Amino acid sequence: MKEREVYLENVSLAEAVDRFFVDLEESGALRLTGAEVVSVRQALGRITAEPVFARISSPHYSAAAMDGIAVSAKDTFGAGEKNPVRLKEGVNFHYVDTGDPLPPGCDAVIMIEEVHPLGDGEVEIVAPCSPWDNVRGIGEDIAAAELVVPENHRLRPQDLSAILAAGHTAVRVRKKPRVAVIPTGTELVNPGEPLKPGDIIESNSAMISGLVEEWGGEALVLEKAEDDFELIKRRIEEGLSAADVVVINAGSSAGSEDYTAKCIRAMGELLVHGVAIKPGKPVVLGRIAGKPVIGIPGYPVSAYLAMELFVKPIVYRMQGLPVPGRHKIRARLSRRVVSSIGTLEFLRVKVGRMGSEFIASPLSRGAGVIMSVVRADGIVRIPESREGIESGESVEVELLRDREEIENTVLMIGSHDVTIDLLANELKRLYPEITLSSAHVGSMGGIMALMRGETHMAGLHLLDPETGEYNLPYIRKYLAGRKVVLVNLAYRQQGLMVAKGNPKGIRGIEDLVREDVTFVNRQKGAGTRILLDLKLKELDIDPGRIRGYGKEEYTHLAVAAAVAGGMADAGLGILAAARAMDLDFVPVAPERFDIAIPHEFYPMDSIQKVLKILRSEEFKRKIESLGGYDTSRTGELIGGD
Ligand SMILES: Nc1nc2c(c(=O)[nH]1)N[C@H]1C(S)=C(S)[C@@H](COP(=O)(O)OP(=O)(O)OC[C@H]3O[C@@H](n4cnc5c(N)ncnc54)[C@H](O)[C@@H]3O)O[C@H]1N2
Ligand code: MOO
Repeated sequence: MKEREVYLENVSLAEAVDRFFVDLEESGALRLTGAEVVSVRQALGRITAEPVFARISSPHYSAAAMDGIAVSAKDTFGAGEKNPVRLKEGVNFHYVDTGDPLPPGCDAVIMIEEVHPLGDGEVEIVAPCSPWDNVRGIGEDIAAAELVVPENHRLRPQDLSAILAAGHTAVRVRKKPRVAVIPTGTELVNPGEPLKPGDIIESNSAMISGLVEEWGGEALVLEKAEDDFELIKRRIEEGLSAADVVVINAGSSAGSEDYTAKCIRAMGELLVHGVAIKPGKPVVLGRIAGKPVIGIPGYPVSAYLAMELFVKPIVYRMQGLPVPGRHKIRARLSRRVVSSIGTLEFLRVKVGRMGSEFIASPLSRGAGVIMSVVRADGIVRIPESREGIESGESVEVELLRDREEIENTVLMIGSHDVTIDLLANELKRLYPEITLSSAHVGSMGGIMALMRGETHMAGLHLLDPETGEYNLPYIRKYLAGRKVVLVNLAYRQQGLMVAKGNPKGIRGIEDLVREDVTFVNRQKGAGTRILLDLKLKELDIDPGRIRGYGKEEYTHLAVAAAVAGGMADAGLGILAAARAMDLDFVPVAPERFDIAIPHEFYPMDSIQKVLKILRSEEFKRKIESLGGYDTSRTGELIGGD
């Protein structure tokens, strides 16, 4: 085959699939795996490599179907209430139990309830029976030579029972397609090893092999390879000799140490390098020694999608199976998403049932954010012909979770706090059928989500600088006319996060104006920023006097990291963030964190369960044990309009 010049192109998904699979098909690289014989008991989930025909019938003898007496039906003819018929044991009847073989000369069974014992081995019956009454004839269940299950059938528990009953102890199944997985990257360290900056935990191969196994294949993770051309080539050789398919992870793009494509080109056919999809663009598709070899990008979301698009069909085809599709539902997209023309984007979304319709809310779009796949309920494809999708537009969602699970999910979009994670965990522990799914978009983001009807609840800590009141003024302003219930989650301590040992002796907000103190701020609109500004006003401090007031970070943790890294001496945030970065904490003020619930969702069973947990002493104790929280009003209705 001719050498192709395909270094980092940008072909459409359809063309890439076509080029890759036509080549694999034509070159015989997609052939079925061979067969192996396994014991029936070990065959659950395996795919039959040949049809299973019954060796024997089941039952293989005529069997009593009831406890009672076996008779010859003709001896009972004429029996009636007025004309009872007497039968003698051993002569014209025999006692039998369910499953017993019929004694010679018998062709029917009369249930014991219908038999009147007379003593002396004699019984009386008052109704006749017909031949084969209450008898399971030979082959009633399975007839010898009958097809029990066809070829290419995934064996289920009931199939195993039938195959055993049909006289088999072993079954010929397809060998699992073997997929060798090669993690590459000099920066990779094995899970559990100590980390220094620049080290990346080798986590992708667990996902890649898990997917292969879910699809019925067998994964073989090879020793990771540093970014070294010869070494990666050697690993590919190892993979080819041990497996049917080779997956190389990372090193797929155009970096100076990205060798995947070069290795494939040097060793075999490089068919595609670069597909117009996002994430997953730099995927490398090739064939070496008659086997598919796929380079999947290093970013975990890209790796997940590239596996789904290019490796899943191979694993299924090698087992002789069609590639299963995902269940789809229609949903309304909660907010506008801009995407680039010419690229097919796979948008991860959370889906919630809001009254009579499903709402899909976009999650993080970063290719490095594996949590976007962990949290996702589904995927929306934004076609290459579109510049994006408008807010409120109807979209098709390919589901990653069961629809029932989605229906039982409570959505909570808004500000994040570790007590929400605690609540989510408590809900799952006590009511496993319910899921609390939270997205962290800040308090104002929560208000917006409530306005757009895309969440059942929102976590809020918005201080109104005019009135000094929390949350209610914002609800009145932005959700005017809507009935909203506000429930307290907890009060949390906000304070100044300072270096361990508080080397600058910072005692409070007043010290922020000191010349030797540099501050790091939160972004405008953040609850914490509003709190700081209010405190400054109360103390009559001009923000312009604080060094670093203009330096903004977006999360508590980012502020803590700035202090830990020595970029600033102090930043306002919560105790949990200070602890996470091993900082000292100077308390400034407690802050009320509430949950807002639109009135129409309040009666929902799942929401009532959330409230029950909030009001339980056990949950309050768990919050208290985090430190920095006050639960004296947890679960209390704050009021609402
Ligand atoms: N100049 C260009 N740069 C990049 C391009 C491009 O087209 N031109 N594409 C970007 C895109 S899109 C992606 S996706 C990534 C793909 O990168 P690689 O496949 O080359 O992978 P690396 O750069 O080696 O790694 C990316 C990232 O993933 C981490 N990684 C790698 N292996 C693992 C593993 N086994 N477990 C966990 N994490 C892993 C790696 O450390 C990096 O952080 O390239 C862009 N750049
Ligand atoms: O293709 Mo990359 O996966 O977009 O980030």
